[in-house]
Amino acid sequence: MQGDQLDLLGTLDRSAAQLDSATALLQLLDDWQANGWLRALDRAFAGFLLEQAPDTGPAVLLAAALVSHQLGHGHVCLDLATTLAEPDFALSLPPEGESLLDTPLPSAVLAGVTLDSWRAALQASRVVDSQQPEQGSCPLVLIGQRLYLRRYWQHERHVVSTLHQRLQQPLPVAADLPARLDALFAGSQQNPDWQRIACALAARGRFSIITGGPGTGKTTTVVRLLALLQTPAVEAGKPLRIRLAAPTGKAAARLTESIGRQVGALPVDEAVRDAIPTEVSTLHRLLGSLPDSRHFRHHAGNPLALDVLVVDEASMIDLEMMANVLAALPPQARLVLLGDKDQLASVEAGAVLGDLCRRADAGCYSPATIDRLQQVSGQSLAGSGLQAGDEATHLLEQQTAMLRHSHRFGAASGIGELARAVNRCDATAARDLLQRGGFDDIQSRRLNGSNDPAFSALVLGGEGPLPGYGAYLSTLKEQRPGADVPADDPRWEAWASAVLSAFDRFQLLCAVRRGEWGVEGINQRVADLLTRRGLLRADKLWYEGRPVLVTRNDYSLGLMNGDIGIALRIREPALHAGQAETEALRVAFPRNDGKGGIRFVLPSRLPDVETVFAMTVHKSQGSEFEHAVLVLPEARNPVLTKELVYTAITRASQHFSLLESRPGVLEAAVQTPVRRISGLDLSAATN
Ligand SMILES: Nc1ncnc2c1ncn2[C@@H]1O[C@H](COP(=O)(O)OP(=O)(O)OP(=O)(O)O)[C@@H](O)[C@H]1O
Repeated sequence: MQGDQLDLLGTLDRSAAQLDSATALLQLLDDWQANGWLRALDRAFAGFLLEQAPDTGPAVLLAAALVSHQLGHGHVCLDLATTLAEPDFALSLPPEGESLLDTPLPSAVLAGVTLDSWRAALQASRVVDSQQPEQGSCPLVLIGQRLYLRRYWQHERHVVSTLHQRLQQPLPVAADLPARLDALFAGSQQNPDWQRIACALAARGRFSIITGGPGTGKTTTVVRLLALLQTPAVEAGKPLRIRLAAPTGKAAARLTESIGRQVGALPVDEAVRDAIPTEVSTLHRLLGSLPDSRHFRHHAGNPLALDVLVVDEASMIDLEMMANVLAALPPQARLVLLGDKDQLASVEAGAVLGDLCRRADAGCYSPATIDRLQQVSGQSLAGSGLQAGDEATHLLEQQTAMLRHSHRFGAASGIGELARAVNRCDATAARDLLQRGGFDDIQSRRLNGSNDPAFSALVLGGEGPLPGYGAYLSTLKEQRPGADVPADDPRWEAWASAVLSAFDRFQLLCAVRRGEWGVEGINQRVADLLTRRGLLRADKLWYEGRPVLVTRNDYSLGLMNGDIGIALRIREPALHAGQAETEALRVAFPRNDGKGGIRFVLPSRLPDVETVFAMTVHKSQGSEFEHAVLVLPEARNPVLTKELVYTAITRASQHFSLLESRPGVLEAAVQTPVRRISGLDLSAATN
């Protein structure tokens, strides 16, 4: 260890023996890893740094392991001050109720460390760049009190600087924009009509955000925006090249369907309608993923050939993907992000949409923006309750529109009211809505142990109009083509499509994977229940009716992480002429092509799938179910946040049920907003 580092460590409290030497610290990291509190990757990173620079001190190694661990929690960096304020949040400690082993916690290890002493140790280290990091190549970068892995700091910097450039160069708008807006919003009764304001705002931006809760009309708005942009381009004989994308296959399929409907209803010339695409691809496909690589075919040196890119479900975009999209976008092209800022972020590091929409509720429009919006949209923003802003500090906000009126979940909708209460962190109001019983689209049940009959009843369905898993199993049984239907008959695909649609009507959503009320426990219990009822024979790994979730992109099969398939026994064509056709178990997946096509895959070709009677709320993003059921675990857990509960509620299109095994867990979750740690703040960049 170098002398200067020894001096600096002298300022750290000597009582934390783990900070005495690198060896003691690595031993502590080993113990944390053995307890499951730290990932092997995080421990390995600290070991790697020590190999590269043997004089690296323990305070730096500890910070390195924690910054790596933060990535696994979706944070792009480690905020030193926040970590010192609540050190135990920096590890994956077991949920409340489970006993902690006899290993020192970060709170004990960091007890004598101050922000200044920790920063000084990092600044003095050979593996940390803290001065002019753009000219360095160290694996860690320290910016103020935020410590990054270099790659994530580069992504964040790239996103901030590219967005900044785009925001500073608005595009000219046609003089007849107000008239075109009048024509598109002729039937609007709203005042102000936030959709119209969003169109006026996005029409001039190289980068714009349209955010809003479920059913606020994000798709409706963007389709009108595309008509607004495409009409003059078609009239000039130079149609814009428009592409639509979403982070997952499921979200892309859902948008393909709703865009198709909305484009068909646009009050514009057929030539304009024809020039608005309805097919939505995944971001991975749009950028051209390269197998076994983090890189894409399209990048700054080979940009995408397009003029307008719309990305829906943008809350699922992580920082690295955002950096990749921006790199591949030609400078003149427009980028429009659509999404619900209040949803859970991606499991990958970075909550891009949430970070960019920090001030979306407040508005923060400058007087010039308000003037322009009022003139162009013909709408008054007086009395709309927005906070005033200025272009120097709130550059991004001038291109951010928030839709504030739900056309699907109004005041008469329990789902809408409940989602709004949860979003405000108002646990009392949320409980009241669930208990009062005034809405027939929401309900909650207390479960008495894992064999509670209320759980079985809900899972089987048929309680009143609510679908459960009985629905897809009866479709499977009753609509199966007859034994004489040949393998190439379209009735097999139609049947598989009907089974998949029926399965999509109901979904159990869990907050956690482990435990009695986690994904794994529930999957097993539901399979047992359906088997006992004679609806399934889940006696082997693969059985007819097994629903599976793809957990990893497989480009050779054309399957994406998040796709859902169901194992079905279908007719197989004979291998040789003259032989009889056989029956075989195949997994049916929707082709997500908007036309209901199905692909059948051999089960043995699917190593990365799991049973999906229950899925985590994270995995359910981008999907919608007629009846969504959130099952809360019996113990409090750091993953239980208001964003998680809000995301689960807003997956339900017609009915939401809450299952609780212990009082207070819902309230604690609703009162815990996600803490986002990142430096993705454009107002800071402009200062
Ligand atoms: N201005 C409007 N007037 C009347 N109905 C509308 C309006 N805007 C949207 N809707 C209707 O509200 C529903 C939801 O609209 P849309 O799908 O555009 O919302 P979204 O925000 O994209 O929804 P999601 O939550 O599914 O992402 C649709 O049925 C749509 O036709």
